[in-house]
Amino acid sequence: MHFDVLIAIARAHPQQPEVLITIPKDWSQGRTVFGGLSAAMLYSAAKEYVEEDRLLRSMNTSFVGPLLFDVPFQISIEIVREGKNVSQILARAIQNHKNCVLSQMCFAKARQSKTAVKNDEQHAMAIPKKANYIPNIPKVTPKFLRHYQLSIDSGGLPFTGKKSSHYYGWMRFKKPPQSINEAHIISMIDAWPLTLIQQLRWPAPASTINWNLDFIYPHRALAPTDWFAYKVDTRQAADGYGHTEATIWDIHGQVIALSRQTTAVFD
Ligand SMILES: CCCCCCCCCCCCCCCC(=O)SCCNC(=O)CCNC(=O)[C@H](O)C(C)(C)COP(=O)(O)OP(=O)(O)OC[C@H]1O[C@@H](n2cnc3c(N)ncnc32)[C@H](O)[C@@H]1OP(=O)(O)O
Repeated sequence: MHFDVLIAIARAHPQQPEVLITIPKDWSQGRTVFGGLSAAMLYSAAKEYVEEDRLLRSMNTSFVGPLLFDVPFQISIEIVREGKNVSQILARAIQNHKNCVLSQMCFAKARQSKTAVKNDEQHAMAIPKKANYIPNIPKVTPKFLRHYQLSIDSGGLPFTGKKSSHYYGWMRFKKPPQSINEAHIISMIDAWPLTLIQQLRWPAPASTINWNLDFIYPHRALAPTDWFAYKVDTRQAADGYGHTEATIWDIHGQVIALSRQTTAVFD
């Protein structure tokens, strides 16, 4: 099932707030639905409750517990506060009466301001000519990954016992979507392997637990076939938990998003 079909279901939330949604196995990551998809669906449902010119500035997502594939769940939306410029929305994915994914989102409209700070952060990666993809190994490579193309420029393949703990590279959808919006970018960012699993020598479960994602505006129009550059570094890891920071650029080299994750490995 294409990403856009699932996003369309989420976007119909105001018309059918009670609707039960079932995600098929081809979107699984281990025992759960791929977190990038569940977060993107929560965003897509929430966006329908705010005015068009209120853009997603910040999203704080907690993957509280496994959201199971092939099992129906519901999206719940709470408008926590709506001011003249800023709307705060809490979205939840609820399955079998349990909270599985929570996302607190800040949508806000552009205003006149005398303040400005440019982000001129650059990367030095060339757009992939011959992409270096993660191999598809049955029972090891998560099924959802077949929907994306991740080309690794630097950083070790998962489970290859490396000392490094970063990934630098490019990402895009394998089958280009109709158009690209924040939902697509949310999902692509979470599609990268967790930075720590390249240090393992053997497959082990790993999960994103908490995720803070900021979008930066204004940015240029994005095309469905565009590559997006991604650089993530691990700031610290110990005791089975890692803390990462990432930057995301459009194809023109403009920063469009900043991402921080708390992750867990169960090795
Ligand atoms: C050479 C080439 C190779 C190629 C190879 C490519 C690899 C390419 C990787 C791409 C990777 C993308 C990365 C996407 C990132 C997300 O999309 S992750 C999905 C979104 N996140 C989630 O669903 C997390 C949801 N949250 C939770 O499940 C819980 O909060 C936590 C994090 C597990 C909490 O920990 P806890 O309190 O210990 O939880 P509890 O329920 O007691 O469960 C612990 C058990 O869960 C297991 N577990 C944890 N995570 C998982 C999991 N994802 N699946 C199955 N079991 C899990 C643990 O191992 C532990 O097992 P046991 O010790 O019981 O046997």
